[in-house]
Formats: sequence, C-alpha cells, structure tokens
Amino acid sequence: MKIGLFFGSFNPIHTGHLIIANYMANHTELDKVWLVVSPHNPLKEKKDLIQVYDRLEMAKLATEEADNIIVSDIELKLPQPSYTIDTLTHLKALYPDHDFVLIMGADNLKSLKKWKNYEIILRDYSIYVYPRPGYDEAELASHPSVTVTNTPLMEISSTFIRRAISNDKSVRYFLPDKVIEFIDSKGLYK
Ligand SMILES: Nc1ncnc2c1ncn2[C@@H]1O[C@H](COP(=O)(O)OP(=O)(O)OP(=O)(O)O)[C@@H](O)[C@H]1O
Ligand SMILES: O=C(O)c1ccc[n+]([C@@H]2O[C@H](COP(=O)([O-])O)[C@@H](O)[C@H]2O)c1
Repeated sequence: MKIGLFFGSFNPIHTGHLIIANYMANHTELDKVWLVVSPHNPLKEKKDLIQVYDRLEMAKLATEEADNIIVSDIELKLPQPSYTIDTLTHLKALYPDHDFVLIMGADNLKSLKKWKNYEIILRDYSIYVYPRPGYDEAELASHPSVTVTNTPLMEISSTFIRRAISNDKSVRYFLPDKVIEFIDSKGLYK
C-alpha cells in the first residue's frame, strides 16, 4: 500500500489543503493520503496556534466523506515539537508493509534543509512536491527523491482565515461549512 503523508498544523484546515489531499489520493498512483495533524511545527511560533484536539476534529469533519483521505493523530502520541523524521521512523515500525511518501508544498521543500536529519529524509523517502506561488522548486527538485507534481493550486492560507474570522469577515467557501460551524460553535480564532 502506497501512502502519501501530508503533514501540517492545519490551523485550520482549508480548501487549499483539501484539493491537494484529493489530488494526491485520487489522481496519482498513491492509494491513500494520511493527513497528519502536527501539534507543534518546530520551526513555527505557537502564537495563534489553537489546541491540537480542535485542529484534529476540524480535519476529521472536513474529510469524513472523502475517499482515500484519512486523518492521523499519530503525532499527538509522540514528543513535541513534532519532528517529521521521528514520526516517519515510528510509522515505519508500526506499518512495515506500507510504502510511505511525503507530500510537501514548495514552501516547505525550501526550508527542508533546516529540518532535523533532513538528509535521512531525502535518502530514505520519496517526496512529492507541488508548486506554491513565489517558491521555486527547481533547486531541490533535481534530487532523485523529489517528484514535482502538476497539482492545481488554490491560494488560500490558514493565516488569512484566522485574520478574517477575528475581524468578523466571512470565510464561506474557503473551508467546508462543517468546519465553519465548528469554529463558530466554539468561538475559535476570535
Ligand atoms: N493553499 C494551499 N494550497 C496548497 N497547499 C497548501 C496551501 N496552504 C498550505 N499548504 C500546504 O499545506 C501544508 C500545511 O500547511 P499549513 O497548515 O501551514 O497551512 P497554511 O495555510 O500555510 O498555514 P499558515 O497560514 O498558518 O502558515 C504545508 O505543506 C503547506 O505547504
Ligand atoms: O522535522 C522537522 O525538523 C520539521 C521542521 C519544520 C516543519 N516540520 C513539519 O512540517 C509540517 C508542516 O508544518 P506547517 O506548520 O507548515 O503546516 C509539520 O508537520 C511540521 O511538524 C518538521
């Protein structure tokens, strides 16, 4: 089974993330995509980061009817901050028969050299990179582990959504209605 791992803070999950997950799960040779919700990205400040349980719940609501997309809470059980190499090692031990591939936006690929043991990630895992505006994936794309995909892009960011909600502006269609209802019911990002 070939699994694409899509790591993120998902603070909150939005349509941009969901398009990538669907494209990778249903329009490439991957069998499934696991959305791995990270409690704490080691390179990001915790400012504006809401509880991981709420981010996980939103990811589940957003994908409950999606074919081949599964939300993983694996990093909630591991030490924080969430170093991807440690999660990968853990997943390999748990699922020795699965072939894990990393899914990454060109923005994250650009910062990969700052990640813990990035050489091991590049040596041992295939990485499917999709373009992000303003980022040139050409530099690392020449690496044999990296495949650049032709994914449609939807330029939305979680930062934009958090700001809009705190300014009482509508975020309809930027993320699924069920997720908006969840955010409203809990008063998140106000
Ligand atoms: N609009 C988008 N289209 C495709 N991929 C995206 C989009 N936004 C984020 N990603 C990717 O999804 C992964 C998780 O991103 P993240 O949770 O940081 O979302 P974000 O919208 O970039 O958040 P923030 O604005 O808080 O930095 C990263 O690999 C990032 O490259
Ligand atoms: O392993 C690392 O050193 C490392 C450094 C920076 C980011 N990551 C992971 O990359 C993922 C993307 O994070 P984000 O916040 O951009 O959604 C998230 O799962 C982080 O834990 C991992």
